[in-house]
Amino acid sequence: MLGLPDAIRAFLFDLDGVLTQTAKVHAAAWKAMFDGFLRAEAERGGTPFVPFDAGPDYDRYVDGRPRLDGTRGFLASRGITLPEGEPDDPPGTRTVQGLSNLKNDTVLRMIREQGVEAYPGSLAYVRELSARGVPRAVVSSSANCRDVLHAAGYDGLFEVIVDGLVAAEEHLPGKPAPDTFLAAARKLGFPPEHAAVFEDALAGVASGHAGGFGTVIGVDRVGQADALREHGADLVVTDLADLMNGTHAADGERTEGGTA
Ligand SMILES: O=P(O)(O)OC[C@H]1O[C@@H](O)[C@H](O)[C@@H](O)[C@@H]1O
Repeated sequence: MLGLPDAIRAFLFDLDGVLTQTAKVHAAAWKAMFDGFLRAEAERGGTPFVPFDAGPDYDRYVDGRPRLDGTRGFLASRGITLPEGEPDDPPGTRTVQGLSNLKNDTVLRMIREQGVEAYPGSLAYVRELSARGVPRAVVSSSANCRDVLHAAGYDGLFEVIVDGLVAAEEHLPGKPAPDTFLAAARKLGFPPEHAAVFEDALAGVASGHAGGFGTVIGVDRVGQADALREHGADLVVTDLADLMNGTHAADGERTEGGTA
């Protein structure tokens, strides 16, 4: 169905970078926050400032993961451990929570200023599934998922949403653990082998692979097709339109892109 094996009965979509053009906004907000922090740390310690790279650092340590895990993961890659702090730490406090709050303020401001765009191929694909009555869910680490779906014009197109808020309520470990995708498949009433996972993040395809899903589609927006396959994608496309018109010969090719 729609370019996928017949066994697939349910469709599970990541949000940022798959449905909406917001992965690059998140990457820019993470860079702004981390660079401010790293510059201040360099001044404190008299050491050189090495900026956050919105390409490899974002893809490896942050993309697809829950916010606090992203903060902790990147800091660990630089050998930095900070106190956890409290959820209401003022943005920019030298704690995991304080830095995460600053990043969230920054991404929300950028989203307000720039707006949110759907990927047209994704919107068309989801609308087609909806017209055919095929079960669909969004599975996102983002706590801002519902607002972003609304702003991008996806209202009413998903029966199930498992986002960062649901994961916290239900104590589900975030991507790359498979639990959020498994919860969405369960809520739709399908075992993982009858569900497809659509992901642009390395942590996300790893999550789909670990969950034993029927197929994991890597959506390559930034020229990381090989890395998506290495982390568990069964098939790589550059856009969901490739699946609708049967041109996923795009699989195997690399497109050079910026950061997303
Ligand atoms: O900070 P939020 O909106 O809760 O999102 C958490 C994460 O959600 C993921 O979808 C993004 O890929 C990450 O960049 C982001 O950090």
